Amino acid sequence: MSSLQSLSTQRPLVSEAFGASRSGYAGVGVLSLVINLLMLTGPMFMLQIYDRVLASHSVPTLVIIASFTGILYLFFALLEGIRARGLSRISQEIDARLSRTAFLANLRVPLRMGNTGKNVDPIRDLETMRQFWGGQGPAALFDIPWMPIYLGLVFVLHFWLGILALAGAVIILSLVLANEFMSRAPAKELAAQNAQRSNTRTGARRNAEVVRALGMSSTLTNKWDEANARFYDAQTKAGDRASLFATAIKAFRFLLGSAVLAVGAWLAILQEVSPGVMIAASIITSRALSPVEQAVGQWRVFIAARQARARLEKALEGLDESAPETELPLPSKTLNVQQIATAPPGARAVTLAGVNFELKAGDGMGIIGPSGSGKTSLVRALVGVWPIHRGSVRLDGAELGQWSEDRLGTAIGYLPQDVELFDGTIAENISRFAPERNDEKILEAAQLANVHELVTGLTDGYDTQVGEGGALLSAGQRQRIGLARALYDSPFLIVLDEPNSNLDAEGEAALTRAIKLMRQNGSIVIVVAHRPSAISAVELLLVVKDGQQAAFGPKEEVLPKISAPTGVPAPAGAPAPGTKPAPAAAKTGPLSVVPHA
Ligand SMILES: Nc1ncnc2c1ncn2[C@@H]1O[C@H](COP(=O)(O)OP(=O)(O)OP(=O)(O)O)[C@@H](O)[C@H]1O
Repeated sequence: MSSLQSLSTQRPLVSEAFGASRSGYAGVGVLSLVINLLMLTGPMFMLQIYDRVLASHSVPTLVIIASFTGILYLFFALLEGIRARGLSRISQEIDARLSRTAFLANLRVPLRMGNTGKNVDPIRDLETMRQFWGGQGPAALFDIPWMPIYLGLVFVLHFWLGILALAGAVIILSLVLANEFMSRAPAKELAAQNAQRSNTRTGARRNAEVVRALGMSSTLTNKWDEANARFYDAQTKAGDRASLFATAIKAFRFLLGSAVLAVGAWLAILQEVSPGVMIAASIITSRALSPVEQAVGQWRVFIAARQARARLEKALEGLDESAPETELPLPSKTLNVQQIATAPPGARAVTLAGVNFELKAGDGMGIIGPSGSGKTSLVRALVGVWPIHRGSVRLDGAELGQWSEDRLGTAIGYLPQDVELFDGTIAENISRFAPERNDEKILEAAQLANVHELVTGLTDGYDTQVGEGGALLSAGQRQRIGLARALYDSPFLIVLDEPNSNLDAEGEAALTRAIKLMRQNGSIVIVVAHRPSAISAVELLLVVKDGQQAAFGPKEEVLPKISAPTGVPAPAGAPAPGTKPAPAAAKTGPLSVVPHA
């Protein structure tokens, strides 16, 4: 089973990831009960000192009680340590269970949401969740449920002390609810501003060269300042509100502790309770409410984590990529496109419709058309990265979704318009980072794309690091290595989007050779072209105009047709009998096939 298949079928959703740690949480819950009981050691010790030791003046009693208290504190420290370690392990487990899923969701966001997903970052959301689960918050949350034990104990000490502690608890919990209610919106705004700020930062960095050359540094720094100011503003609002409640709760807890002491003193004067009870009641009340105070201190992180979890769950919605149960053989015969309409991810309006053609093994087809007419939209739909809203794309009669992504990927060679290489070596990039390196296939693809000499000319040859995005190579080198990656392992459907835009004459000749060879090997090759040299190795032509298929057929039939009615002559080098090439017009004409210089 391939890695993506196993990921898809076993992909735990967020609640499942938490649910899998249920027994761990149950253990922490039991530990919390014992820890909270042990937290009564201090008040009980005080009670014994006042009521027993001071009353009896007995040193042996003091020694016994103190030793016993010491042992209890030792247990307390031990259990606290175990609980902290347990919580941290659980948080790591949840993170590990979700990290692959979050990464996959991160990869899918641009494909499913397009521009509407620019602020959606599942990995950042997972980190926000981890900040809470790995911090002090969960321990405080586990302590809150034991509050009734403390309050009950105060009731045991004296009814009126219990009533006072209970009233205090109700007021504090009301403050917590108010805090929760009033913190939600600022927390959401803070997350949105944080995402916006990070987009500003990464966008500027990605385009650092343009920024420098066009003198945009100050403008972008101002933009950053504005994004930063909005972020700090949101942070201040969220922080002010949280600290207002945290301070109020803290002050109220102290006040309540003193109030219990005062009522206890009054009851002691009335001789209804001993001084020990008075002090113990005050400490226990304060102790009962301390987890609430701690939790409120963590409330911002808690709300941020909760909202991050909701966002992560939303990003995962519909991400059901379980691989088809039946494994089809890899395609080897036909590509059939029936009346497809496609739109960018997340968009409603289609950018291309009415495309209809069929190719069989060994066919070569060029796609031409003016800028913005929909050529790239078509190839994205053909390789399965843009959604198909109507019609179908079928390989050997089966729609693309009938193969698992990994498997279909081995049958597809795709060279996008903007070639993106990955940080790694040239060999790794050509072989698509295949886990088992196959040098023979790497060399074969490199030779086909005519990059072998280029690569061996580099100091580290195939082991040369290309840098992030292939930044250490020239645009032409990147394009040729991208071509080798597309040809790697002789895929059945090879789709090249303007493969010669950065190639020199030698590179173009090699491209033509490669297209011919791949076709002879039984591949279908589709080339988006602005320059005729790229379509010299194909015999079919599809013309796209204004988001529609304008013509499809053998090159020699289509070219005269598109030239005659529109007045745009056929490009130089193209077999259009009786027509004369007109380079300048071709470049700006409605169906631009720019003549090769
Ligand atoms: N990611 C996108 N989101 C929204 N609209 C898009 C996106 N990509 C392309 N479009 C729109 O789709 C239409 C077709 O664009 P496409 O890139 O397919 O044209 P093209 O023929 O390949 O152009 P070129 O020759 O300049 O590469 C254009 O109007 C463009 O604005």
